[in-house]
Amino acid sequence: MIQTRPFLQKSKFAHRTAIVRALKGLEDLIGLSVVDYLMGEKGWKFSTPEEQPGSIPDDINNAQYIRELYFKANPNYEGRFTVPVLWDKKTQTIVNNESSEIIRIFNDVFDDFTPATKGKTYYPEHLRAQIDEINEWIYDTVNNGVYKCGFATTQEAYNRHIEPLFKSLDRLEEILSKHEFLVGDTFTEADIRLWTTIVRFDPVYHTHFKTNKKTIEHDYPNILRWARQIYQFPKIADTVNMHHIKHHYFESHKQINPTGIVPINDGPDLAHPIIKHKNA
Ligand SMILES: N[C@@H](CCC(=O)N[C@@H](CS)C(=O)NCC(=O)O)C(=O)O
Repeated sequence: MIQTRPFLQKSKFAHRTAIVRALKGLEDLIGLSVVDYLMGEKGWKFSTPEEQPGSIPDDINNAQYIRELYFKANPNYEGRFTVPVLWDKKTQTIVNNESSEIIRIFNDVFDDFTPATKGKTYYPEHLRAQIDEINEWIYDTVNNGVYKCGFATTQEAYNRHIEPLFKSLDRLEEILSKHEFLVGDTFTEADIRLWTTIVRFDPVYHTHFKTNKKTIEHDYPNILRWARQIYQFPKIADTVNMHHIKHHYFESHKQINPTGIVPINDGPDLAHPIIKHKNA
């Protein structure tokens, strides 16, 4: 069980799992590979750090592409070749490729091997109903909402998805004006799941996915305070590589951005000192 290795990249879904891996202190138990930010015809590719700084190759299977792992796990595989992938070195197969499940595995399965973080949970029993409820509408309208706007191929589809996205951001702003975190004043997986989308919002989605009604930096002071607060937790900043994030989206989605030009804005300075919420 402990010989596992997730393959990650700078996708917001994979990023969630990197955060929980760090917060739960699993670095020595669970290895990490980071794919090349450029997703080409064959999908996610492994590169060496010399080829692309920030990349970590697959030194277990020596795979060149993520797809090879899917076929190694199942030669008849017919689905998408997505990240994250949680790979079991021992049984040589994919244990899981769903970020929301991987973060729960990391949250509690390895506790006996990590005394320093044993019992630390981002999905506490007494808050589960609230976490599940908030995850649901955030996933639909925000995490996935930005994609629905960005990949819309008709004006009608874009119009249909843009309003629920900003309605949810307004609702999140309201929640965070009253509380330190999304579920009261406890930092939970709901915050982690949303945070990786918010970090990408101004530098990527606002331009690339045309979600430009408002920005986090100028229109959502409480979301910005919350985003900075989490960024400033120990180990979190190291999970963010804004160069990879921006170059991934703007260079990989040629149907949206045929020139591959990467715009200049890196989003708000998340390291900027914050005034904590009054309940903190
Ligand atoms: N349900 C998956 C979704 C993962 C997912 O869609 N990953 C994207 C990156 S943002 C991907 O790898 N896409 C590659 C493809 O669809 O070919 C999760 O949350 O883990």
